[in-house]
Formats: sequence, structure tokens, C-alpha cells
Amino acid sequence: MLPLLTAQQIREADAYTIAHEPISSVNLMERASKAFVSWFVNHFPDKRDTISVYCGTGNNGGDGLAIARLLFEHDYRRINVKIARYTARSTADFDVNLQRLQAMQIPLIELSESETLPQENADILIDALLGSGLNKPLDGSFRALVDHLNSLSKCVVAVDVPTGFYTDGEVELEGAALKSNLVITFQQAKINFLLPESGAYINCWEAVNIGLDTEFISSLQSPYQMVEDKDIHGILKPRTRFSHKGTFGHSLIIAGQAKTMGAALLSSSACVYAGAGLTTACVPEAGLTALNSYQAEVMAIVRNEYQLPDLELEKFKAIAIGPGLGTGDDALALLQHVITDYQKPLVIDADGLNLLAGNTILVNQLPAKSIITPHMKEFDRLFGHHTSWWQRLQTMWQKASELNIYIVLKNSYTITGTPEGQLYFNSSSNAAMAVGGMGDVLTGVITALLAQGYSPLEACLAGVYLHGRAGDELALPDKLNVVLPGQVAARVPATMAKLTQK
Ligand SMILES: NC(=O)C1=CN([C@@H]2O[C@H](COP(=O)(O)OP(=O)(O)OC[C@H]3O[C@@H](n4cnc5c(N)ncnc54)[C@H](O)[C@@H]3O)[C@@H](O)[C@H]2O)[C@@H](O)CC1
Ligand SMILES: [K+]
Repeated sequence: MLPLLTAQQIREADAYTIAHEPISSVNLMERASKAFVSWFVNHFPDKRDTISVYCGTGNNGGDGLAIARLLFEHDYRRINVKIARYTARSTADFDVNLQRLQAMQIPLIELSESETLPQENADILIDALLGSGLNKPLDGSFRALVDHLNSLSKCVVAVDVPTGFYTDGEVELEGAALKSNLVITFQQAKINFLLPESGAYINCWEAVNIGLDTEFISSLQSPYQMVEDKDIHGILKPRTRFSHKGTFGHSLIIAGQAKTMGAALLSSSACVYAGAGLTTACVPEAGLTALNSYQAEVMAIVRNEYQLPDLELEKFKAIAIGPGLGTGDDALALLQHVITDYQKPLVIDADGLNLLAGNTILVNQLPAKSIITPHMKEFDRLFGHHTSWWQRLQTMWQKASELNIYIVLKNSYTITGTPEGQLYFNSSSNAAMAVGGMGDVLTGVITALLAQGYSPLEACLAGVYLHGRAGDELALPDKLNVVLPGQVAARVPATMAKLTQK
């Protein structure tokens, strides 16, 4: 797991590294600037590009000065520096780097508060105005400069953080930060890079290692963690000799209506592909033919609108309820029955969640360690309207612990909130997976993992990662815009095999 830090914790990690490596702060700045430049030269190899480096007078600006010098040494000769001298204060490392830069033949101008903004003809702007030191929304000269640069629609590469963008806490509204094509960020992703609001400011980001003390970073025990490939390798286990279908559990998927059978088919099919020993789908009579022809491996329990089916709940190792189930009285009765009579963790998705919304009594009865898998709208229906993703994180934190459940909030970096107060960001998946039915597949995968004996936390983390990675393997090699949920389900065994090989 990669711990994700707040701006304050990053400052602590910088200070600790400086004191204990030990390394002087100006040398740490040099190391960070070199890491930036290594990435930059690989991705912008044309040395004829004209580059303007915009620097503030703090350490982000200091990085910018060092970067300008290093790029010049790499033969980027059409480079110039503009310093936004909007305050009399500057940091010591900024001053050292200014002296080093002045010894070179790099054009440099200083912008003062009263001056009109200069013309900008460069192809690439490097943004080193403000970084993680941001402590208030942009206003005055900084705001005017950022508005001006945004209006130019140039290629912007931000150093560490786009100017005006908060790394944690609520992200400011549209237009409050410098929009960047690429952010080369130090050490690790910042928490807000993983929330959808960052899309307005950051097209893509890349983290470069600057050698901050990783043991110290771990000791900070951040509740925010990024799940990596190696974490899932540690969870998924290869199958052993003599295992049989009983070893891998019997799953029940309660889903579908006549017009939403697709959801039942996708979730139960994904459950088969993700390795449940046996899968039964509880579907209406109208869906039986579809089920039998779509996935021969799935058994059926037929339900009708007016009568609870005889489910023998306890014989199932894992149960999911909700995809395409509808929100009528019959669906509610079924959900109530399952929640009150099943003792093990449940997986609840889609209409299961819509039925829970507003039904506090039922929500409070969820079996301990159950897993709910809402997308943003379902999350808000359940827990109230939120005006930002940061707020949703806080609610998730609170509700997962209060209700003793796992909350899997689906998004491009799907977040799993745990009863113990951790928030895990998934690192796989891509925009080609933004298709109806993809969530049904995730439900099936998580349920299959529970049936195979993985703990609810393992089922969430591995299920979400596996699902996203299967989609990556399908979409990324050919840069596909769309992959279908059924394809993702069918891909799961191959992806799982890679993640279980040592
Ligand atoms: N501390 C370290 O050892 C390292 C820091 N690094 C760089 O240092 C940056 C952080 O540097 P600083 O802490 O000096 O902060 P910044 O350079 O981000 O900002 C400078 C100062 O601007 C002021 N400021 C904040 N918000 C403002 C606003 N809205 N309008 C006007 N002024 C505002 C604050 O007084 C702040 O300290 C990182 O983003 C990174 O680029 C890197 O060099 C790596 C090592
Ligand atoms: K910046």
C-alpha cells in the first residue's frame, strides 16, 4: 500500500528526510528538480520548443529555477524564466537557486504587482508559481496571472501541484487553479488528484520519486492508502491440488426483473468467471430462458412477485442482492428477508441500495462487515446530498465505522472505506469502462471472492482491483474507447492468473 499524505504530512516528511538522511534542503530541492527534469526530457524531447518557466518565490518557485537551469544544461536553449515577485518574502532555497540561475545565460524577468502581464509566445509553460504551500484561494495578482495563463490554452506542465490547487480538503470551484496538461508531482500522488474535481485542472499526473523517507511516511499511519499491484498479489492465492467446487463456495445473486435481466446475467456470469465454486441466481420466471442461454454454469431459483422464494439462505457462502432488482414492494420484502435472516456479510448494490435509501431501520440492521457498492448518486441517496468529493470521503469514513460495513464508492479511483477508518484508493481501471453494467460485474466479482473464503476487506480490494485491471488489459493496448462489461467478466480469469503468479 502506498500511503497518501496531506500537505502538512508532506512537509513533515520533507523535514524528517532533511534531518535524518541527512540532506540539506537545497540538495533535496535539487534532487526533486532532477527527478522532474528526467521525466520532462523523455516526454518533451524536442529541444527547439520554447519554454517559459513561471516561478513564485517559495520553494515551488525554487524548484522552477533549478528546473530551468537543469533544462538549459540539457540543451533546451529556448527557455526563459518569469518570476512573480508578488511578495517581498522569498525562501532561502529560492534565493540560492536564483543566484545559480543568474550565472547562466537564461533570460529572466520579474513581474511585479503593478505591471501588466507580458506577452507569452512559448510552446510550453512550466508552472512553478505555488505548490503544496497554498494556504488560501488565489486572489489579486496570482489570480490575475493564473486567469491570464488559462486563457492562453498553452501546454502547461505543473511542478508538484498546479498553482491554486489544494492537495487535500475541498477543491475550489472551476477556474481557481492553473489548468495543467501534466503534473509531475513529487514522491506520490496527492489525495485530491484522485478525486473527480481534479479533472477540471489536471489532465494527467505522474509521481516521481524524490527519496523521502518511506519508513517515516508509513509511520504517519495515513488513513488514505493507494492499492498497488503488489498488494493484490499478496491477497490472491493460487488454487491447490485436490480442491473441488465445494472449496470455492456457493454464491447466490438475487437480481433482475423482466426488463433488467441484463444486470442479473452480468453479475452472475462475473461471479462464475471470478471463481465461485457454484453460482445460483434468484431471478423472475421471465428471465429464466435468458439466464440459461447466457451462462449455462449458473443455476436458478425462480421467484415471483407475490411470494418470498424459499432461499435456504444459510447454505450460501456469499449473497449479493440488488442489480436490476427493482424497487417495488416485492423487492423490498426480499431485501428485508435477506438482511434479517442472513448472518454473514452481504453484498448490496444498485436497487438494493436504492431500497435502503431512506430506510434507516434496515440500514442499521445490515449484517456486520457487509459490503455496499454505490456509485456517487446511490451514495448520495443513501447518505444525503454532498457538494464535494472531499465531503463524501468524510461521510464514508463516518458511516463505514458507524454501520460496521465496507463502502465501495465507485469512480475512476474507486474508494473502499472500512469500519476501521481506512480509505483505500484503487489504482486500476480506465474511462473505457464507463458503461452501464460494469458495476454489476464488480458485484459478481466481489461476491465470488467472498464465496472463496476471502475476507470482506480482501474481497473489496482484490475485487475492485481485478475488475479494473481486466478492463485495463482489454482497453489500454489498443487505446479502446469502450470495453463491454461481459468482456471484462470473461477476462477476469486471465487477469487473476497474472495476479496469483509469484
Ligand atoms: N520542503 C522541501 O524540502 C521540498 C519542497 N519542495 C517544493 O516546495 C513546495 C512547497 O514550498 P513552500 O512551502 O515554500 O510553498 P509554495 O512554494 O507552494 O508557496 C510559497 C508561499 O506562498 C504563500 N501562499 C500560499 N498560498 C498563497 C496564495 N493563494 N496567494 C499568495 N501566496 C500564497 C505561502 O506563504 C507559501 O509558503 C512543494 O510544492 C515543492 O514544489 C521540493 O523542492 C521538494 C523538497
Ligand atoms: K506549481
